[in-house]
Amino acid sequence: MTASRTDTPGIVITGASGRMGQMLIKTVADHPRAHLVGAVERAGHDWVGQDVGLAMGGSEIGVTVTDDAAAAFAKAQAVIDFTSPAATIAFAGLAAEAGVVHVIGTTGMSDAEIAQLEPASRQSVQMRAGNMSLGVNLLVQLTKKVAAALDEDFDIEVIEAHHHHKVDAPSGTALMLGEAAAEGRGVVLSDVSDSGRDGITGARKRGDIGFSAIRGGDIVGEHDVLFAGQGERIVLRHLATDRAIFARGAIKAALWGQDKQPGQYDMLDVLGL
Ligand SMILES: NC(=O)C1=CN([C@@H]2O[C@H](COP(=O)(O)OP(=O)(O)OC[C@H]3O[C@@H](n4cnc5c(N)ncnc54)[C@H](OP(=O)(O)O)[C@@H]3O)[C@@H](O)[C@H]2O)C=CC1
Ligand SMILES: O=C(O)C1=N[C@H](C(=O)O)C[C@H](O)C1
Repeated sequence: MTASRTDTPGIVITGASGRMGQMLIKTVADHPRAHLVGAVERAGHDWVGQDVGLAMGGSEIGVTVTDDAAAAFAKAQAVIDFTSPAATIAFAGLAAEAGVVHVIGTTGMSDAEIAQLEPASRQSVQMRAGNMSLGVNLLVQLTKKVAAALDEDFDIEVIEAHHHHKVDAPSGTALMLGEAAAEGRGVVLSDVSDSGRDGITGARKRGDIGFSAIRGGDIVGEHDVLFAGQGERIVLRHLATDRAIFARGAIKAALWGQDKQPGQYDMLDVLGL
């Protein structure tokens, strides 16, 4: 049962102590059109039972961190979830039971894991994107256009850089850009994807879409789509310098989803791109 609606949608943040969890809590708490109704962490986490504002080292917010996701979701209109594949699959089921919008930012999900999200989307609005920023989603559309305009004389490479804590590669954004390039070119990404080159790899195969990942320091997220031809190169680039761009996009998606029918959506739907 969805909780009764107030003037603004109530939002629960999962993975509250994470890099994105904390950014989302701050951004929801300051948002004029949403309010924070829950913060979820896993059982045994030392934040459970504490006020989330105090746990973050700031002032009291009036929301206690809980490990009871189902109870938290029952009081909300939307859940914003930037956690891990296993957690996101579990939260999708709970979001469907509660009938709340599930905004999924988690990356690194295998095809089999993504398939496990579908049953829940028959009962709830599910919005999933590897990158929630306006800039990246615009870059996705530009990539599709440029790839459609050029032939295989131009080699396509997606190059991404992230902080040293990141656990998945290629990044969710890199995969979105690769999918867009493949779509523009009229091919299936899994047929032409080339990542993790090492050793005697042989010459580059014409038509492949390559991926390279850099990990270091505190890089928030950088993505280049390189179209390398003979005598010229085109580079489409997005640089993220502040995680707030992802949080703002996620809240926009949570608000957008309030009057939508159950189903699976992405950020291009939210932004109308
Ligand atoms: N789509 C987008 O725009 C963006 C997506 N991301 C993605 O969001 C995800 C999180 O990134 P980030 O915040 O940097 O990562 P962090 O590791 O900082 O945070 C992840 C949080 O999720 C919690 N979590 C993980 N597994 C579980 C579980 N099984 N049950 C409950 N809680 C769990 C972690 O808790 P614990 O510490 O106890 O493990 C932690 O609090 C990544 O997949 C990242 O790629 C990031 C930025 C933008
Ligand atoms: O893990 C991160 O930090 C980020 N993950 C997303 C991705 O995998 O593309 C989005 C952003 O680049 C930051």
